[in-house]
Amino acid sequence: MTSLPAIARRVEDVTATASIAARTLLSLDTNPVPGDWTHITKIDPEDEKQLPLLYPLYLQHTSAVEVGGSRDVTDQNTEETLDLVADRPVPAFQEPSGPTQVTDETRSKAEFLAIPEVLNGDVDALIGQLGAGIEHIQDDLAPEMIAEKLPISPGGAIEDRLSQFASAWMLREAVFEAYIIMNLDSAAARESNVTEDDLLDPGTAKQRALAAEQHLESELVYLEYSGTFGGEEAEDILEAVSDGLTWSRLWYGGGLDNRENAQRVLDAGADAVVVGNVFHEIADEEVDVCEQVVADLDPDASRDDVDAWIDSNVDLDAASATKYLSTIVDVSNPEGRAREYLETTILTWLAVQSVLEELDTDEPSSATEIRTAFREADLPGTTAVDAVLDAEGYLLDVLVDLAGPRYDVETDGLPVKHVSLEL
Ligand SMILES: CC(C)=CCC/C(C)=C/CC/C(C)=C/CC/C(C)=C/COP(=O)(O)OP(=O)(O)O
Ligand SMILES: O=P(O)(O)OC[C@@H](O)CO
Repeated sequence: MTSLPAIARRVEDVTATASIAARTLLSLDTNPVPGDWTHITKIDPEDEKQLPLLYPLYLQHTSAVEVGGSRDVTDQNTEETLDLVADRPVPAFQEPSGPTQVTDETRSKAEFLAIPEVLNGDVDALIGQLGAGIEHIQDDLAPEMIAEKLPISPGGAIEDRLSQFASAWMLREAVFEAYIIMNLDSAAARESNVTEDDLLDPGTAKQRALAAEQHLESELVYLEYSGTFGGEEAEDILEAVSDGLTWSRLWYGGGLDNRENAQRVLDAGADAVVVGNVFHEIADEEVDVCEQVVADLDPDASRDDVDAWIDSNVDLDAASATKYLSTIVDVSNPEGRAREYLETTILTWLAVQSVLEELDTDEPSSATEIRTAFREADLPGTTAVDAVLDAEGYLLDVLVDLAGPRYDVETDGLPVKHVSLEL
């Protein structure tokens, strides 16, 4: 009689054969990472990296948001960032740089978990951190999940098996990101101990990418120049790697801040570009612009006044908003869009100052009063953000949370400390 383990083995064989045939013989695209994603915005949860006030306007043009970073990232700031950006207005996924950054909260908010495995770093960056991560899932996350789902604790061996099952399931659902890190002067290289000797030529990069696709089953191969543009060297690697890959997506990230370079890496074979720093720089610039505009213009300035002010005070061509939008090749007029979003931000910020003046006199005692005052002011940003999110009043929520502490009023607690402007 056929034993149960033999039947299980046969089922595994059939499933594996079907999966390999689907990917190779039939060329079916079974990769869970959408192939039509061409632009990823990488948002770092660390406190120093901020979001522009009207961030949904900018994010409407990107394909997805990746939440992660390599310094000062915690479970808490990751949860907060996901709270702000997940599905506003595009899906967001989490890329942890350490095991404890993954919690039940982050898992439920993120579209999926993307786990880095570095193909040219030390053992810890390829497999060590992953082992620690699996232990964290099995010992901490899975038991929490089981306790939440089951009315009584099964205890002992059954609970151990359920934990193993849950952790294996979470890993199956995760996406693996095989990194090739090529900028030695980056936090990513330092964290993964990538040294001069580990830098790869195109041929070796292709071989490692083949191993990532066919052995590690990495859904993503990620050429990382974090902070600097890789130029011709990156193009050569992308050409070689894309020539080898059939199923994994190929992403390029590092130093992108203009259309030409974004197009170059796409033409060299990248399926998507990842853009980080320049997005956060929009928020930094916005703080200076808004401070100056409040000093220069009346709160009831018209759109024409603001337009003229931008012409005299902002070099739009060099603005981070233009640079960010220009990395999205589908955005046809990045500078025009940047002007539109900056104008809306300024007009909103000026009107917010008037509301504050009113509120300072009225001394509101509840979040509802603050919200009513902002709603009655008919802020241009509210309408613009509502249109993008297809929902009502999100910017009002943000503003109430920004203004709450000024009046010692308790609010819903959106983590607005990640937003650039303060009230
Ligand atoms: C399974 C679970 C629960 C967790 C996974 C834990 C793992 C495997 C973490 C990977 C740690 C690792 C190898 C990190 C280094 C690679 C990395 C994340 C680079 C990208 O970091 P950026 O923040 O983009 O780089 P910069 O800071 O240089 O821009
Ligand atoms: O911050 P930049 O240089 O855009 O790089 C993006 C990303 O590759 C970092 O992991």
